[in-house]
Amino acid sequence: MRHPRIEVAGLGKDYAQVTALTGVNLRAEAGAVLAVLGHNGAGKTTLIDILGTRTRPTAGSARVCGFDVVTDGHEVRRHIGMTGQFVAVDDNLSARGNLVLIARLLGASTRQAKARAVELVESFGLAEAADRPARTYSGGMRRRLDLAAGLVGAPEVLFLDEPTTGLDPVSRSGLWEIVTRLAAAGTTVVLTTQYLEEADRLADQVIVLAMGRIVAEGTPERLKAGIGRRTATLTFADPQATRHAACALERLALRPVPDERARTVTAPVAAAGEITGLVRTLDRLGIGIADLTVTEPTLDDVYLSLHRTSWAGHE
Ligand SMILES: Nc1ncnc2c1ncn2[C@@H]1O[C@H](COP(=O)(O)OP(=O)(O)OP(=O)(O)O)[C@@H](O)[C@H]1O
Repeated sequence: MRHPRIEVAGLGKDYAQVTALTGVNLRAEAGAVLAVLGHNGAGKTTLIDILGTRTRPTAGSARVCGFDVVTDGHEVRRHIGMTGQFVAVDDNLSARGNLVLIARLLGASTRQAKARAVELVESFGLAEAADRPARTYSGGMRRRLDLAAGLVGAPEVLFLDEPTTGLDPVSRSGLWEIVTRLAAAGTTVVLTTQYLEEADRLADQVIVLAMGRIVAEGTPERLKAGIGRRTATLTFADPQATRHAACALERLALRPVPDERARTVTAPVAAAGEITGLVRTLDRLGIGIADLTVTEPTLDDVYLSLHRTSWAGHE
């Protein structure tokens, strides 16, 4: 029988003073990318730690690849990869040295270990730096090595705790590409993040945690549709153009907010078509746009919209 890669029911974790998780249910299949979103202290790491058998739940159950995280911890660990603490990368060894060592510890022969290291350094873009000590690597290279180290055993489930925090945009998008590739090859990826954009880019399933509870879940599209809108900010040459533009956008039923001193008008927009329509209208009226930026909703917008929904329910 095929099991879901992750199956969690009524999961909870109480510490002496704090309830870190309560009543968490979730399920993820092969090749799925599950993003666990939440601000600091929401319970993301606790969830990953329970699934990775680093800490035990105090309520409910969790199975990974069909194995119970409490009673079959050893089996769970054979099927998963974790970045960060779980796989310790030795700074004095090179990427190749680290990867060979880990493969040997996992039971590979010297020849198999060397071959796996070559495969990983190449697919993670570390080939050129493969033979110098990891302590000389940049943050992005180091993160890629962490990730490669977590993948030596070709795990079925990979856990990534805030994989892109502190990375520059180029390293971040490199890492996103790797995650997409892994999922396409059938690895289930569970990642925690504070960035809605990251969940949107990578995940087909998202849960939002707040104070240890799941407060929203679904596809990124569904989550964003719940929040609704992105924000367009238009900048104009002078206050008069700003005023005219605000009037024109009002006629498009866009609820614009003008700031004549800053010469900007901001307006919530939904689909890309709405932005095109807005630009065309202003162009037709001869109102030149000096600059246009569109901001995506953030995790804060999700929380705000959830609060609004729950307040509406209490009114
Ligand atoms: N070992 C522990 N002992 C006591 N409380 C803990 C322990 N580990 C976590 N907590 C508490 O549990 C709650 C959830 O913490 P957790 O680290 O899971 O959150 P997080 O969403 O991962 O936050 P961050 O983004 O800051 O890593 C927090 O209130 C935290 O203080």
